Amino acid sequence: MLDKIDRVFKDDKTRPITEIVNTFPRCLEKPEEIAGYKWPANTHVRISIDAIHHNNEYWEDPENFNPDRWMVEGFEPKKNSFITFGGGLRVCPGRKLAMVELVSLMALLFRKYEIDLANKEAPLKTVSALITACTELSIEIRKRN
Ligand code: HEM
Repeated sequence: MLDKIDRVFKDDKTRPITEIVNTFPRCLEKPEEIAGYKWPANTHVRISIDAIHHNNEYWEDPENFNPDRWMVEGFEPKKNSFITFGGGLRVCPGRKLAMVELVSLMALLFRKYEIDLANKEAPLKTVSALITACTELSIEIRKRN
């Protein structure tokens, strides 16, 4: 159960459900060539988590929500292709705590309650700036016996 929750969170292909942070910034210390273009020092760039997580150069069938891809023996995302928590020197220091919190919260909730979407066809309403937040999601909650 717990590792299933972990996989659901990681397989954020059903954007924007779990793509909490959309982009993260970097500033070029020296001139660089990126994506075939030359950029001067001090250029500010934003790395799009969404674009990388939905790029089929890095992910097989990226639009398909498939938490079980994480179960395939030996499966490892390609280098720098799973960046929910960023990467490199500035990788999120709270990532392990965040995963423990998410998994614990889900386990506590689902142990006590059955939770379903009120309308499975209803579009997910979100607002996105630096982070994505859900603005409306009708659910039905029943206490488990
Ligand atoms: C699901 C929850 C979270 C997500 C998706 C998330 C995501 C991120 C991302 C994408 C970055 C930028 C990394 C980069 O620039 O390479 C970041 C940085 C950071 N996060 Fe998180 N984070 C989460 C939870 C947390 C928690 C729980 C803490 C603290 C307890 C935390 C503390 C930080 C700090 C301090 C930085 C700045 C690190 C630096 O610039 O060196 N985050 N996070």
